[in-house]
Amino acid sequence: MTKRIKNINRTILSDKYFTLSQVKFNYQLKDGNWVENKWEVLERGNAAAALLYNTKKQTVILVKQFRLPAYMNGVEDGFLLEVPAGILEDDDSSAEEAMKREVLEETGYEVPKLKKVYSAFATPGSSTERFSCFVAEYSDGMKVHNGGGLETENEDIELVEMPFAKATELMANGKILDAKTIMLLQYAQINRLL
Ligand SMILES: Nc1nc2c(ncn2[C@@H]2O[C@H](COP(=O)(O)OP(=O)(O)O[C@H]3O[C@H](CO)[C@@H](O)[C@H](O)[C@@H]3O)[C@@H](O)[C@H]2O)c(=O)[nH]1
Ligand SMILES: [Mg+2]
Repeated sequence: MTKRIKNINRTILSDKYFTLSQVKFNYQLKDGNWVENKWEVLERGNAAAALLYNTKKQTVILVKQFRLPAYMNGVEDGFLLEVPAGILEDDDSSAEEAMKREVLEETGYEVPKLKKVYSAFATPGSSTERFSCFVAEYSDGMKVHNGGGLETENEDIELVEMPFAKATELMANGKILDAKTIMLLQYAQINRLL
């Protein structure tokens, strides 16, 4: 495969919680000519998300939390209903293990197995973030603590267990605004998980 990019030169613009870089590079247009280009990229790391569902109770587990970027872009109180999700640490060797840990932190459920259903770029024009989506059956017996996230990181997460029918209704009414949550609820609908 011949690559259409060369001479990559990366400068860090900000490196606090996330890294924002500016990358200068040469890019080959489809007509074969090379042009100089530059692009700002948010180097966000990778993430994972999981839909927990219970076929017997016909329920799913979502989490509700304040999302500042959503507040800044039109969500009146800034709270979003989402599937449990988290950013992977650099040393996470497996997204599944990391997601199990995140599910436990946020929901208090210790799920033995997660099934991977998608891997996707969240916003490929601006961020490097690639996320893995999982689904998992949960049962009441898997609950080992109250969840709610890590206090040490000021996470303030409310657990919301609801009928799947209610979650899909909220999605249809535009009340669920997180893309990976919509992807996973639709996955559950298409594949008749519930
Ligand atoms: N965003 C952000 N998070 C910060 C910052 N400083 C500390 N944090 C901490 O970073 C942790 C992020 O929590 P995770 O559960 O690992 O990630 P998440 O915020 O749930 O992210 C997932 O959902 C997002 C919203 O859909 C996604 O944007 C993200 O990629 C991921 O899938 C929290 O403990 C938060 O307090 C900051 O400046 N910015
Ligand atoms: Mg999270």
